[in-house]
Amino acid sequence: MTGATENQAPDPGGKVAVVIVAAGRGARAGQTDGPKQYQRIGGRAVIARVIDIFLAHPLIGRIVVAIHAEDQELFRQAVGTDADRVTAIAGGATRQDSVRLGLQALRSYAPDKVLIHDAARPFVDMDLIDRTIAAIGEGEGALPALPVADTLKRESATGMVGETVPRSGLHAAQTPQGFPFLAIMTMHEEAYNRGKTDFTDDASIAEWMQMPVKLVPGSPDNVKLTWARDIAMAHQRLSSERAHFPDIRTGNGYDVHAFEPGNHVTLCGVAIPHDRKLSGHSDADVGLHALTDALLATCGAGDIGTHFPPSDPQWKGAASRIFVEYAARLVRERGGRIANADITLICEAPRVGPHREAMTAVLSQMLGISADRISIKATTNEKLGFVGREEGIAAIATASVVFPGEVPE
Ligand SMILES: Nc1ccn([C@@H]2O[C@H](COP(=O)(O)OP(=O)(O)OP(=O)(O)O)[C@@H](O)[C@H]2O)c(=O)n1
Ligand SMILES: C[C@](O)(CO)[C@H](O)COP(=O)(O)O
Repeated sequence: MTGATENQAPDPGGKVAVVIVAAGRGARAGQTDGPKQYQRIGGRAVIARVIDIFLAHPLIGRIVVAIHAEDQELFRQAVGTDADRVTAIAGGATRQDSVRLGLQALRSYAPDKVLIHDAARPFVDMDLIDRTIAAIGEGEGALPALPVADTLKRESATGMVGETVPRSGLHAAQTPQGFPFLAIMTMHEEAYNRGKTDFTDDASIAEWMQMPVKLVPGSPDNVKLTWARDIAMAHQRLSSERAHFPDIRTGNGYDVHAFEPGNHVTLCGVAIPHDRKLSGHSDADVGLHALTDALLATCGAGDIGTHFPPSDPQWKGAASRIFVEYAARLVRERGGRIANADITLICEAPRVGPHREAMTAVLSQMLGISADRISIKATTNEKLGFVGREEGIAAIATASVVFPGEVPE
């Protein structure tokens, strides 16, 4: 997760940030070994799943997670500390206050739009995030919701059925709820200053301040884990989709770039002085391009050109770490953990050995794995062929990724 940049994908609607509220105690779920957001479902902590889904979304930049002061160690264990786009802050005594503090923490980042999401909703998906972001308007919020399907009864003072509430037009609100950032932050501050502390979601604050909120279709899968039974069902759901079968996948990648006049080459993220440079649309880092393909191959996600077409002017001169970090995020979003990466650079010159340590450090940061899981090798081509004639540099990469255990069909 380390080293991800905001310069990662087209951003037509301005900067989008996320507040994930995770400071609740989960009293209703009644878990004895930590609140529900730290329970493991399908082999991973609920909160880690949620964060990775947002990290993998191409429009999202900074993510603030409001956690309980007592949960720092649980958070570190569940999520790790290596995502430089993810900041954990101390939440408040109510959901409303956790949101307010999360928004405050985003003030200096100054996003245009913000999504506010419950850590307890681990089945949020990319389409739902897309729909919500797209529906945020100028001075207008967006609320994913589903029409209520059950007949609704109001309880009487004696615990009997008091009345039937017409369900027509009623919707059950979900998260992520989306808003123009400054507007929702100001409304939360206003609620706080006026001592209004009983809002159970952010759309109700917008409603109170008379900001229009657009309804967008929610997702029936996007349930909030509230009771112990919800956690058990979420686990069962993920486990039944996966058998307990080790699913280790290997991908390979190959790339070549030709030399052209210049004074340095960039290899595996390190600029090396040389009497020529590599020609390419991006920074022509042949090692990172091969690695991007290898990572994408582990989850059948096409190749580098599928995601970053050379015809797209925005990638001109781009640092290739963007491509690797993007591919690593895709892998993580699909539940994968990168086990190792191995790159062989094939060139007569420059010499790679003196830069191996720096390259390993850069890759370790990019992939969020330790240096001993990274191998960078170099070989000459014994003066044979185009590499031997020093017309260019080739690279081969292999990556292994452990997925949670899908049964191959
Ligand atoms: N002081 C609080 C209370 C709640 N939340 C978060 O708000 C979301 C929705 O709240 P809810 O499902 O009610 O969670 P809990 O408050 O943890 O549950 P309970 O009411 O059963 O204790 C959760 O992700 C929860 O962690 C929060 O950040 N800060
Ligand atoms: C925000 C929310 O998820 C919308 O349905 C919900 O209100 C939060 O749960 P809580 O039990 O009200 O805290």
